[in-house]
Amino acid sequence: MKVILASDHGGVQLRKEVADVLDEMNIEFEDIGCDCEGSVDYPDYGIPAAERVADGEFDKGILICGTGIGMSISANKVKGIRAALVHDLFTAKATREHNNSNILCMGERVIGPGLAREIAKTWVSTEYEAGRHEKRVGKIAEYENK
Ligand SMILES: O=C(CO)[C@H](O)[C@H](O)[C@H](O)COP(=O)(O)O
Repeated sequence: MKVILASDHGGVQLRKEVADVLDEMNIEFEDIGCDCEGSVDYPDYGIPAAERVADGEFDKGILICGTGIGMSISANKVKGIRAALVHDLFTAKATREHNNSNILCMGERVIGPGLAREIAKTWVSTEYEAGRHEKRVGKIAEYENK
Protein backbone atom coordinates (compact mmCIF):
# COMPACT_ATOMS: atom_id res chain seq x y z
CA MET A 1 0.00 0.00 0.00
CA LYS A 2 1.21 3.53 -0.86
CA VAL A 3 -0.14 6.51 1.03
CA ILE A 4 0.18 10.23 0.31
CA LEU A 5 0.17 12.54 3.31
CA ALA A 6 -0.42 16.32 3.38
CA SER A 7 -1.57 19.13 5.62
CA ASP A 8 -1.90 22.88 5.76
CA HIS A 9 -0.34 24.93 8.59
CA GLY A 10 -3.21 23.85 10.88
CA GLY A 11 -2.30 20.16 10.63
CA VAL A 12 1.48 19.96 10.79
CA GLN A 13 1.73 18.28 14.20
CA LEU A 14 -0.90 15.63 13.50
CA ARG A 15 0.72 14.99 10.14
CA LYS A 16 3.95 14.14 11.94
CA GLU A 17 2.06 11.76 14.24
CA VAL A 18 0.48 10.04 11.25
CA ALA A 19 3.87 9.78 9.52
CA ASP A 20 5.18 8.04 12.67
CA VAL A 21 2.26 5.60 12.63
CA LEU A 22 2.82 4.75 8.95
CA ASP A 23 6.53 4.22 9.67
CA GLU A 24 5.70 1.92 12.57
CA MET A 25 3.31 -0.03 10.33
CA ASN A 26 5.95 -0.27 7.56
CA ILE A 27 3.58 1.41 5.13
CA GLU A 28 5.20 3.25 2.24
CA PHE A 29 4.22 6.92 2.13
CA GLU A 30 5.14 10.29 0.66
CA ASP A 31 4.72 13.41 2.75
CA ILE A 32 4.15 16.42 0.47
CA GLY A 33 4.06 19.05 3.24
CA CYS A 34 3.37 21.76 3.97
CA ASP A 35 6.79 22.72 5.26
CA CYS A 36 5.22 25.84 6.60
CA GLU A 37 6.06 28.31 9.31
CA GLY A 38 3.29 30.64 8.18
CA SER A 39 -0.15 30.25 6.71
CA VAL A 40 -0.89 28.29 3.53
CA ASP A 41 -4.11 27.40 1.72
CA TYR A 42 -5.43 23.84 2.19
CA PRO A 43 -6.63 23.38 -1.44
CA ASP A 44 -3.02 23.85 -2.62
CA TYR A 45 -2.12 20.62 -0.77
CA GLY A 46 -5.40 18.72 -0.65
CA ILE A 47 -6.25 18.87 -4.36
CA PRO A 48 -2.83 17.74 -5.71
CA ALA A 49 -2.74 14.93 -3.13
CA ALA A 50 -6.25 13.81 -4.09
CA GLU A 51 -5.35 13.89 -7.80
CA ARG A 52 -2.42 11.57 -7.15
CA VAL A 53 -4.75 9.11 -5.41
CA ALA A 54 -7.36 9.42 -8.18
CA ASP A 55 -4.76 8.76 -10.90
CA GLY A 56 -3.57 5.59 -9.13
CA GLU A 57 -0.11 6.74 -8.08
CA PHE A 58 -1.18 6.23 -4.44
CA ASP A 59 -3.71 3.81 -2.98
CA LYS A 60 -4.82 6.13 -0.21
CA GLY A 61 -4.34 9.66 1.13
CA ILE A 62 -4.41 11.21 4.59
CA LEU A 63 -5.09 14.96 4.71
CA ILE A 64 -5.05 17.17 7.78
CA CYS A 65 -6.02 20.78 8.39
CA GLY A 66 -7.39 22.64 11.40
CA THR A 67 -10.82 21.05 11.22
CA GLY A 68 -10.35 18.52 8.41
CA ILE A 69 -13.31 20.17 6.68
CA GLY A 70 -11.40 22.27 4.15
CA MET A 71 -9.31 19.27 3.14
CA SER A 72 -12.35 17.01 2.80
CA ILE A 73 -14.30 19.54 0.71
CA SER A 74 -11.26 20.04 -1.55
CA ALA A 75 -10.44 16.36 -1.96
CA ASN A 76 -14.04 15.42 -2.72
CA LYS A 77 -14.00 17.77 -5.75
CA VAL A 78 -11.59 15.38 -7.45
CA LYS A 79 -13.30 12.69 -9.53
CA GLY A 80 -12.89 9.23 -8.03
CA ILE A 81 -12.17 10.50 -4.53
CA ARG A 82 -14.23 9.44 -1.55
CA ALA A 83 -12.75 11.51 1.26
CA ALA A 84 -14.05 10.86 4.78
CA LEU A 85 -13.78 13.36 7.62
CA VAL A 86 -13.24 11.20 10.68
CA HIS A 87 -12.81 12.02 14.37
CA ASP A 88 -13.73 8.72 16.03
CA LEU A 89 -12.82 5.06 15.74
CA PHE A 90 -16.29 3.82 14.81
CA THR A 91 -16.49 5.91 11.64
CA ALA A 92 -12.80 5.29 10.83
CA LYS A 93 -13.69 1.60 10.47
CA ALA A 94 -17.15 2.10 8.98
CA THR A 95 -16.04 4.43 6.21
CA ARG A 96 -13.53 1.88 4.95
CA GLU A 97 -15.99 -1.02 5.22
CA HIS A 98 -19.00 0.78 3.74
CA ASN A 99 -17.74 3.67 1.59
CA ASN A 100 -14.36 2.33 0.47
CA SER A 101 -13.05 5.80 1.33
CA ASN A 102 -9.71 6.44 -0.31
CA ILE A 103 -8.85 9.59 1.64
CA LEU A 104 -8.96 10.14 5.39
CA CYS A 105 -9.27 13.72 6.67
CA MET A 106 -8.73 14.81 10.25
CA GLY A 107 -8.63 18.12 12.11
CA GLU A 108 -5.75 18.98 14.42
CA ARG A 109 -7.89 21.56 16.21
CA VAL A 110 -10.55 18.90 16.88
CA ILE A 111 -8.76 15.79 18.20
CA GLY A 112 -5.53 15.02 20.01
CA PRO A 113 -2.53 13.04 18.76
CA GLY A 114 -3.43 9.78 20.54
CA LEU A 115 -6.85 9.50 18.92
CA ALA A 116 -5.51 10.65 15.54
CA ARG A 117 -2.91 7.88 15.62
CA GLU A 118 -5.54 5.25 16.44
CA ILE A 119 -7.87 6.55 13.72
CA ALA A 120 -5.06 6.42 11.14
CA LYS A 121 -4.14 2.84 12.18
CA THR A 122 -7.75 1.68 12.03
CA TRP A 123 -8.46 3.38 8.71
CA VAL A 124 -5.40 2.06 6.85
CA SER A 125 -5.89 -1.47 8.13
CA THR A 126 -9.64 -1.88 7.54
CA GLU A 127 -10.78 -3.56 4.32
CA TYR A 128 -13.75 -2.54 2.17
CA GLU A 129 -16.63 -5.02 2.62
CA ALA A 130 -18.03 -4.58 -0.91
CA GLY A 131 -21.26 -6.69 -1.11
CA ARG A 132 -24.32 -4.49 -0.61
CA HIS A 133 -22.09 -1.40 -0.54
CA GLU A 134 -20.96 -1.89 -4.14
CA LYS A 135 -24.25 -0.67 -5.56
CA ARG A 136 -24.16 2.45 -3.38
CA VAL A 137 -20.55 3.37 -4.09
CA GLY A 138 -21.25 2.60 -7.74
CA LYS A 139 -24.06 5.15 -7.78
CA ILE A 140 -21.61 7.85 -6.72
CA ALA A 141 -19.24 6.90 -9.55
CA GLU A 142 -22.18 6.81 -11.98
CA TYR A 143 -23.12 10.36 -11.00
CA GLU A 144 -19.52 11.51 -11.39
CA ASN A 145 -19.34 9.99 -14.84
CA LYS A 146 -22.51 11.66 -16.14
O1 LIG B 1 -10.39 24.56 6.13
C1 LIG B 1 -10.30 24.63 7.31
C2 LIG B 1 -11.50 24.94 8.06
O2 LIG B 1 -12.56 24.34 7.38
C3 LIG B 1 -9.04 24.36 8.00
O3 LIG B 1 -9.27 24.04 9.32
C4 LIG B 1 -7.96 25.38 7.91
O4 LIG B 1 -6.86 24.76 8.52
C5 LIG B 1 -8.29 26.67 8.64
O5 LIG B 1 -9.32 27.36 7.99
C6 LIG B 1 -7.08 27.58 8.76
O6 LIG B 1 -7.43 28.66 9.59
P1 LIG B 1 -6.42 29.84 9.97
O7 LIG B 1 -7.20 30.66 10.94
O8 LIG B 1 -6.12 30.57 8.70
O9 LIG B 1 -5.20 29.21 10.57
